[in-house]
Amino acid sequence: MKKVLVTYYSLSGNTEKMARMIADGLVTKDLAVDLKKVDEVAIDSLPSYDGFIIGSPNYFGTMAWPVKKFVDESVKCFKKLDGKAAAAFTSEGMIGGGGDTVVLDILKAFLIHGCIVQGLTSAGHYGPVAVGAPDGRIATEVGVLVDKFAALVKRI
Ligand SMILES: Cc1cc2nc3c(=O)[nH]c(=O)nc-3n(C[C@H](O)[C@H](O)[C@H](O)COP(=O)(O)O)c2cc1C
Repeated sequence: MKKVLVTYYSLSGNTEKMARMIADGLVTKDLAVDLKKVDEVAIDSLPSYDGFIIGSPNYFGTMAWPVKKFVDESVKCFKKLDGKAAAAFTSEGMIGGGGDTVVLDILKAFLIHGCIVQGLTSAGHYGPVAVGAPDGRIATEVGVLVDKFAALVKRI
């Protein structure tokens, strides 16, 4: 069974709710799913996963520092994550608050790791961007992400 890590930082719980929705969806796709806060992830374990979905609140248009710390520490696994799948999501305070750049900043790092990223045609194109707590729109977007990500992970 393919194995996926869903990892996130969340101060007030919005990003955490999104992470749980994503993890719950992936479990229904016959994937082994680990759901962990970024500071709970053993960096050495990263090569054991087939894919990563990373979430952060929007902090000034980029990822919050605990997520950046996780990303920077992942350099220990550089060249060991090549060809794995990656996706990202965020929660922000207001529409147009810069959420796309949060997602893209996370994705850039995993592209540099050699990961495969699939854009979404029928949801937020780079990944789900919630405004505050996830609502019905985000539930739909998470459904799209889960479908696409599970299919991608199973193809690689
Ligand atoms: C330091 C800081 C910076 C923030 N910067 C932005 C921002 O640039 N744009 C925005 O829309 N929201 C911003 N927010 C709001 C958070 O992204 C938003 O409340 C989010 O839902 C929090 O996620 P969490 O509940 O997972 O912690 C900021 C919040 C903090 C604490």
